[in-house]
Amino acid sequence: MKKELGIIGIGNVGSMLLHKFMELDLVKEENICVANRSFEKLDSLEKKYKALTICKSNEELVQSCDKIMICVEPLNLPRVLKEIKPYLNENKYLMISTSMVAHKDLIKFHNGSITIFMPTLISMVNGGVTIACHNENVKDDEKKFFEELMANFSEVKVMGEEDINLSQNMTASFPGFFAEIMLEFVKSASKKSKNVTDEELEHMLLVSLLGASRLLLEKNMSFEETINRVSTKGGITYEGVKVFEKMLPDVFDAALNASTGRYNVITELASKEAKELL
Ligand SMILES: NC(=O)C1=CN([C@@H]2O[C@H](COP(=O)(O)OP(=O)(O)OC[C@H]3O[C@@H](n4cnc5c(N)ncnc54)[C@H](OP(=O)(O)O)[C@@H]3O)[C@@H](O)[C@H]2O)C=CC1
Repeated sequence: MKKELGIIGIGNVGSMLLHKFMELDLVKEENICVANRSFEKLDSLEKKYKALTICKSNEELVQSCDKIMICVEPLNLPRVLKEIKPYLNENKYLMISTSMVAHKDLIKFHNGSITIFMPTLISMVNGGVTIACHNENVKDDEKKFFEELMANFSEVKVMGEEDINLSQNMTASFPGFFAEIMLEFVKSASKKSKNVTDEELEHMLLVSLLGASRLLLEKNMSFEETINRVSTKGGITYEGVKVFEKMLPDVFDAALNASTGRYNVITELASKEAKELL
């Protein structure tokens, strides 16, 4: 009997999605099948979720279900698509967890329903934004399935493919950027600290950050308004803010240029790989 959903690639993203579906009881264990390149990860899943269907190959998975999430690295994606291509037809709905393989290349393998999405590991704790881009073949019930499913643990933002490269810096890449920025903040503070440990500095930052996000979202306060409220002219915060204002634009421009540039390089490489495989 056919299963409701299949997941190819049980890495960070695939396992996060699988665990969310199980934890929130969104898809029944017996209705999911999974496949992964190496079998070690599948062995541990098999022990944890007894009713899960473990497929020996991607081809087997695609024959077992019509809704398929593919969560492999962009440069491995063309090979996976080539493997499953013979089993794809108009009933198959592919949800691909990377936008770094262009839609023009994806349709060389599957000329049917495709949703490109960029999840975020923030969703492990029920939050963050999932970016999604549906192609013109995605039917209303498929859109509903995907968006309602992901909305259980993230905010779903639908946009055009051309906007994903930049936007994913604010969502999928954000935990990494944020961690690096906070790490540097703690390192600077640590140099000046007398008795407060790095762990205590980090904890205070994280609690403040959580509260600051809630304050801005719940009170609908803009960044500018918050700066004005916290940094009175001549005060201590004001002096710090002036330094950030002067130095951060170059840092953020450079980081975004580096990230979006690398995205374009990976997209090109994946496109070349797709051409070679066909
Ligand atoms: N990590 C993140 O925060 C985000 C990631 N993404 C995107 O999601 C995708 C997955 O990322 P992530 O989970 O971090 O990557 P991982 O490297 O953690 O996981 C990739 C998984 O895909 C499996 N895989 C690779 N090739 C194949 C294949 N031919 N057949 C079956 N399985 C295969 C790997 O198996 P094996 O065990 O053998 O290595 C691995 O388990 C990427 O395209 C990434 O760009 C998007 C948004 C956020």
